[in-house]
Amino acid sequence: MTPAEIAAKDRLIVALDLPSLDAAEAMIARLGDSVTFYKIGYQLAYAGGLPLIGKLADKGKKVFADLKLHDIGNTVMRGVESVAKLGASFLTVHAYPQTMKGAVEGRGHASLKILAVTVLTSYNDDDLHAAGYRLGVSELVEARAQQAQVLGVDGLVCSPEEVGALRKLVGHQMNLVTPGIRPAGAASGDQKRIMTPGRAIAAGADYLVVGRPVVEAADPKAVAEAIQAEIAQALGS
Ligand SMILES: O=C(O)c1cc(=O)[nH]c(=O)n1[C@@H]1O[C@H](COP(=O)(O)O)[C@@H](O)[C@H]1O
Repeated sequence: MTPAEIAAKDRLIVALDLPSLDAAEAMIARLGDSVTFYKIGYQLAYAGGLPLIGKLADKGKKVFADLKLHDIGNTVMRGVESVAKLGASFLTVHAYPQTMKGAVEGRGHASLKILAVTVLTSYNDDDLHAAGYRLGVSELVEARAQQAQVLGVDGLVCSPEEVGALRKLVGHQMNLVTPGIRPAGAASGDQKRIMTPGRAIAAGADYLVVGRPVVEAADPKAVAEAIQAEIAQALGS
């Protein structure tokens, strides 16, 4: 399926940033048929959440294993070989050349797609400089995107602010996955590079990752469905 063929509903990835398997399963039950794609990140993975990947896949849901791997190349390669057996559709690694090379080797011919995290959406130029980088956000995102493409990475995690430039740079072969999504009026929290769902899709994002605005809502299903409606409207579908 090319990115252009992905249905509006399937472009929303809900981040199950929750403290336990019980809490995650309760959230999945509340979201019901509305949500088709879930992300499992640090909080849930380290609280025993990894088996949920296979369980969700068995129920026909897609899963994004957001493990943000980063280590020496061989360790990343072996780690990805293990993750490739869990049933996830996406796995994140940090966008460092050795890490991305190891991840692509570890993925081999598995259906798992490797996503390189370019620059975290909670960072701005000042944060990058404080971390010792010379480049600003847009320059570093673009440099890492080009390296990722050359190394055979399947997709990029970036903020919606960079999607337009990245699409021109990498074309339509790579999936562009954007966190930093905030429905109008929602609190930004620690995110610094944000956009509404409709604007992110209009900019060219393939998938939107949304955590707190959904999982902390009084009615998570209503919020998820409103985001999907906004996505559909932006797609003109
Ligand atoms: O890799 C990610 O998913 C990710 C990358 C990034 O640059 N920024 C970012 O926020 N994320 C994840 O996306 C989710 C965003 O959550 P909310 O800010 O609550 O919507 C969290 O689970 C983050 O770990």
